[in-house]
Amino acid sequence: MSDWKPVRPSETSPPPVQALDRLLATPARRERVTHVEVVPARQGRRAAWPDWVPEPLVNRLVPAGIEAPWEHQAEAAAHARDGRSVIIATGTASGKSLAYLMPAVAAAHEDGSVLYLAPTKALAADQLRALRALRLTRVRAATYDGDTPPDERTWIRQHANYVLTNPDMLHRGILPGHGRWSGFLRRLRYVIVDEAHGYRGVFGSHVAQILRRLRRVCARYGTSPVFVLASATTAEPAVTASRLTGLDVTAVTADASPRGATTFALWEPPLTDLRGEGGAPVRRAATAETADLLADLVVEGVQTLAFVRSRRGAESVSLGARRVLAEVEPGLADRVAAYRAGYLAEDRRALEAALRGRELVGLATTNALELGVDVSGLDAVIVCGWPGTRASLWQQAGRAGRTGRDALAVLVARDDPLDTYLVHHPEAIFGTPVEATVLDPGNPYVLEPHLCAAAAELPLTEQDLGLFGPETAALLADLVRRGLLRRRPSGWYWTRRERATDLADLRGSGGAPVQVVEAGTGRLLGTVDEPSAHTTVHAGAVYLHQGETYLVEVLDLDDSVALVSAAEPDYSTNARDVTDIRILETFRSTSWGAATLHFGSVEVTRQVVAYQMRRQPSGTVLGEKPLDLPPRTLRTRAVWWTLPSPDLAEADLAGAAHAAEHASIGLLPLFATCDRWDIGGVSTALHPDTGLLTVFVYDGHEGGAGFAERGYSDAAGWLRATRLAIAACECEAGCPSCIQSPKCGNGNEPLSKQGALDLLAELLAEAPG
Ligand SMILES: Nc1ncnc2c1ncn2[C@@H]1O[C@H](COP(=O)(O)OP(=O)(O)OP(=O)(O)O)[C@@H](O)[C@H]1O
Repeated sequence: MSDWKPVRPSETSPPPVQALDRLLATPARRERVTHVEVVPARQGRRAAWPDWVPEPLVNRLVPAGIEAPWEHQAEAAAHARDGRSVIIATGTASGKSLAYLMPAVAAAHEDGSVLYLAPTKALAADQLRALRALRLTRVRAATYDGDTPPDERTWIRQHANYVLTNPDMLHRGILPGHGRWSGFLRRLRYVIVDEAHGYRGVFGSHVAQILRRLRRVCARYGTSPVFVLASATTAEPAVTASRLTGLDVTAVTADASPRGATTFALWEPPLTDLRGEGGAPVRRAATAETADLLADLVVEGVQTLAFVRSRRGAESVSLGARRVLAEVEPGLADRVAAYRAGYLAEDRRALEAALRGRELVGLATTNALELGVDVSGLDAVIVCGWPGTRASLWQQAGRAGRTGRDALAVLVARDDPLDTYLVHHPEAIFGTPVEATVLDPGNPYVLEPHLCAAAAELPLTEQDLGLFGPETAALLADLVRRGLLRRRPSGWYWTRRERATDLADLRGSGGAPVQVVEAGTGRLLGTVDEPSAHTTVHAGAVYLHQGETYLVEVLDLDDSVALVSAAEPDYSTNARDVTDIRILETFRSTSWGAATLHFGSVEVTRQVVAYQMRRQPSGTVLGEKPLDLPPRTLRTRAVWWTLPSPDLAEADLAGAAHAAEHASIGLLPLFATCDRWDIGGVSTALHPDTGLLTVFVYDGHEGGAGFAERGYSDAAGWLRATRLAIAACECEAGCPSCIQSPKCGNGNEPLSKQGALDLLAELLAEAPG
């Protein structure tokens, strides 16, 4: 949510769309554009102010340019007012805040209270600022989080009627101390869940359980608050909202806010003569391409923001653009800069101001500028590499032309199968969303600690079993057996001295993170989560930190420390591993002709056994060294498919399955909001448990995270997209844009591009439409 201020007309600068025409004047450039989509301007549709909205709110908003709500705002507000939980899933800057503000402020005026949840402290602080700017005397709003001083906490518990917090504080502070919040909870009318699409995977599953605990505690105080969720547009918002809250939730998705037209170009960098791993051709780096485009737009006077995924990438785009400008128009080089987290706050404020004042014409940034920073109304945005979700894409693209002017956006593909697919399938970007926010509240590893926390809040009874899901009874018995809970006639009790909430690791990913420490100075460079430590900071690994290179001297797993020292090797390292997968239980299966598809639980045992050194940038293998690391086992969920006797040469089978696995891992994030690093895969021409060629894709988190499940439920769409991504890539025998994987534990061997295409065609021959 931004401040409530009138829309400010933008200054005059050359129309960005003409700039695109000029960029494309050379034929070589034109070939790189795979698609141009003109997203048309839309007129806003207004509704009347509902008669129950308090007058002071209307009186503040109208002078600020908010004459009346948009239709979707009024519709969502009406559901909430009528007691129906609702998710509003409309575009960036469509005014989701006003939709929940209307019922929430009305509740505060009627002696009710409101709990607002944001995924970060920064967003809650931003909301508080906007809310306070409205100067509504009957709304007593405050943030309640780790930064709130103790004396303020008491005041907030006793007097605030609009509390802004985050799931972590709800989990650790508010719920365990609910007795002290009884006055607030007795009056609780609304729970607002902002940026609901951020609650996904394991973190989302934790939040789902925290919200169930909140509902249970509220019931104790006689309330059952209405949930109002705000989310970016995704597939199936109502389904996600129900999973998150455990309630029936209505979705409002028809966006009635106005917008300017955006011309959106999809761009694929060309293949070069360079050769990479296995002799595969290498595309020109997306950052190099972005730097050129940025420089060209700056020359045209088009104020442009380039979003780059890594800090190092942002620096290199800015440097690249400045280098080009120094040659063509030296005066302009200083008007391009980089922006990223890690810069001093004052430097960042100065850059933001220079951008607003148009002294800066080009800025390369990481997503540090994505949320909560008030920079908008630029002429053009270049998105260097798919930012992971449509929500992020539109958030970034929305920085251009936000003030109602037409805008230009360019998505530059990286060499990755998902990017390849997207620039060749614009409908996946501009059509109906296929990517859903997934979470799995039933994950026993997530549920167990919350059952303990719930029991500590109020003893659990038989009536609570339904609230926490079908696994609850079995898990409670197990918790009693392990001495964590005690069973009494009146229910299940937490009787231990420790805090039950310490058992849940909301944002973590397993064991203690490994600290990466510089050997000479003792300086802590960063941390690596325990599961990835084996692959990224084993002895001998090349470790990158903020653009600097280090070599790992030792990895001490007992003390969770990796000692590194600065070095400049001319090679990179890749861990090699041996992975076994065992099927534990099959939950669901379906047949597509002779092929079968399954979803179930598996045990993955992975051992990093060696690492390879490769010269950079050529990728030539310099050698391999063995490692002695213990195996790790992971119990999780997987989707897998089998084919009885594929019509392929025996020798090709393993390479075909392996290539199909890699590409399908690359494409799953299009359907389930995850990152390719959140999932893993195993493929084999003959698996002992199935006796057939089998390809597994599993959730890389203990107990599962919902990604594999989503793959299973949209398997035909997902695997078709996988095949199309491989087919769209013009390389001959496979490259990073299609079947090679940056995290392959077998050094990307064997791989067969044609084999994968044939195998997937056979798999999909009888798949549903
Ligand atoms: N009914 C309205 N009429 C005019 N302007 C409005 C209206 N509703 C909201 N706005 C303005 O639209 C802008 C975007 O609103 P807001 O930040 O609430 O959107 P959002 O959907 O929450 O954004 P995000 O997608 O970033 O979360 C703000 O500047 C706000 O003042």
